[in-house]
Amino acid sequence: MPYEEQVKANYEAAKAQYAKHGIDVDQALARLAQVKISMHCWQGDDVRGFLNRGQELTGGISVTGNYPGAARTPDELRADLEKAFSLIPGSHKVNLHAIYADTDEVVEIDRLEPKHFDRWVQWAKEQGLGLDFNPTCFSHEKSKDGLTLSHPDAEIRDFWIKHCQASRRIGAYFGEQLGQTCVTNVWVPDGYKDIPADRLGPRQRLKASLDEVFSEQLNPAHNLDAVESKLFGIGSEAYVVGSHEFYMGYGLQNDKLICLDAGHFHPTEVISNKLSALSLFTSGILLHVSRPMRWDSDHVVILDDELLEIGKELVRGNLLDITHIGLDFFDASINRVAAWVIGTRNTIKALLRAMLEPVEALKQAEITGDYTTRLALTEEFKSYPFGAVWDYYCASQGVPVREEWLTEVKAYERDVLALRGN
Ligand SMILES: C[C@H](O)[C@H](O)[C@@H](O)C(=O)CO
Ligand SMILES: [Mn+2]
Repeated sequence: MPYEEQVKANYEAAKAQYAKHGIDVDQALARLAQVKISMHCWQGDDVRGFLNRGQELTGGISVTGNYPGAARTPDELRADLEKAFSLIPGSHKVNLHAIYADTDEVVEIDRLEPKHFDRWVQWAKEQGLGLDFNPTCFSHEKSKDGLTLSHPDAEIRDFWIKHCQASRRIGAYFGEQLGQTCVTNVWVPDGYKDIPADRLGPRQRLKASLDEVFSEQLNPAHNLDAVESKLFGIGSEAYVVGSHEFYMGYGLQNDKLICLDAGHFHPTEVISNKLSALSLFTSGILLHVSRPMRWDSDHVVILDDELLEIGKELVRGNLLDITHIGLDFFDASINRVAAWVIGTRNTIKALLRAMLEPVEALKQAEITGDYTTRLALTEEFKSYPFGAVWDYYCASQGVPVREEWLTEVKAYERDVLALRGN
C-alpha cells in the first residue's frame, strides 16, 4: 500500500478505536489546528541578537554548545525559522526579543521604535505568522551589575523603563499590523548573588518601575502585557527581585498575564499544577515551555511527563483560550533548526494526546470514587494509537510524517548552515 494510503488507513482504524469512547478525532484535529505556539527566535542564534552583537550573554542565563550554523543576520534567522515552520504542522507565531531589531541605524534600546522591526513585520505578513515581543533587559552595559528596573540608581532605572515602554509600543504595532494580538513579556534578571540586607527595597522599586512601564494605555486587541518571575539565576542565587509571589501579586492586581516558565521554580515544582489555580484569578496566562535539568538549563522540550501534564491541564480545564503558549529553550549543542522542530512538534503532540483522552469518563470515575477505573483507563490510553492520528495530522497539514523531517534538516544543514562557516 502506498505510504499516504497507509497513513490514512491507520488513521481510520485509530479513529474507530477512539470513537468507542466517544472521542471525536476529527473534531480534536480541527481544534488543534487553531492552537498557535509562539516559537522563540533566540534558539536560532544562542540569544545573541543583532543589536550590541559584541556583548556577552548576561542576565544569569547561559547557552552551551558550539554546533555550527548559528544565524548571523536577520535574513539567516528568518530563513532558519521558515525551514523549521515548514516541518511543523499548524500556523504559529514568532517570539522576538528587542535585540533582534533589523535595522541599519545605530540605535540605543531605550529609543527603539516600530520602524526598527518593519522587516520582521513584512516577513510575518508574507508568512502568515503572528509576532510576540520581549524587552531585552540583559546583555547590556547598563545591566552589568545584574540590576535593571529595580536599580538603586534612578537614571539606570529610567533607562530600562524607557526600554520597556518602547517595547510595549512595538508590541502594539505588531498586533495592529498583523491583526493578531502580540504578547509583550517583561522579564528582568534583577537579583543578588548573596543574601541581601534589604529584600523589600528592590521590590518596591521594581513595582514602581513597572507602574511606569505600563502607564500608557494600549489597545488590548493589539498588545497584552505579561510578567515573568524566576526563582534564581547564575549570579542571583540568593535573591531574585521578581519572584513568583511578586509577579503573581503584581499581575493579579494590574490585570497582566502571568508568565510561567517551566524552569523558574524549585526542581520538583511543576507549572502544570499551577494552571488551574491561576486560571481562577487571572484573565490570562503565558507559558514559557522549557525543560529544566537540575537548574534552569533551558533544554529542548521533550515529550516527558511534565509536558504531557501541561497539555492535559490546558485541555481538561478548557484553558487554551486564556493561555498563550510560548517556548523558551536554547541549545547550541545540536542543530538549532532541529531543536525548534523537536520542541515545537512535541508541544503540539502533548496537546493532541490530551485531546484524545476519555476526559469525561475519567472525571466521572473520580467523582464517584472509582479510582480503580481512573487509573486503569489512564494507563490503557497510553497505548492507544495516538501516533496514527499524529501522522495523519502532519500529512494533512502538508508537513513531513514522523522522522522524515530530519532528512530535510540534514539537507538544510549541508546546503545552508554548514556554509556559514561558524
Ligand atoms: C531569553 C528569555 O527572555 C529568557 O530566557 C527569559 O524568558 C527567561 O526565562 C530567563 O530565565
Ligand atoms: Mn522564560
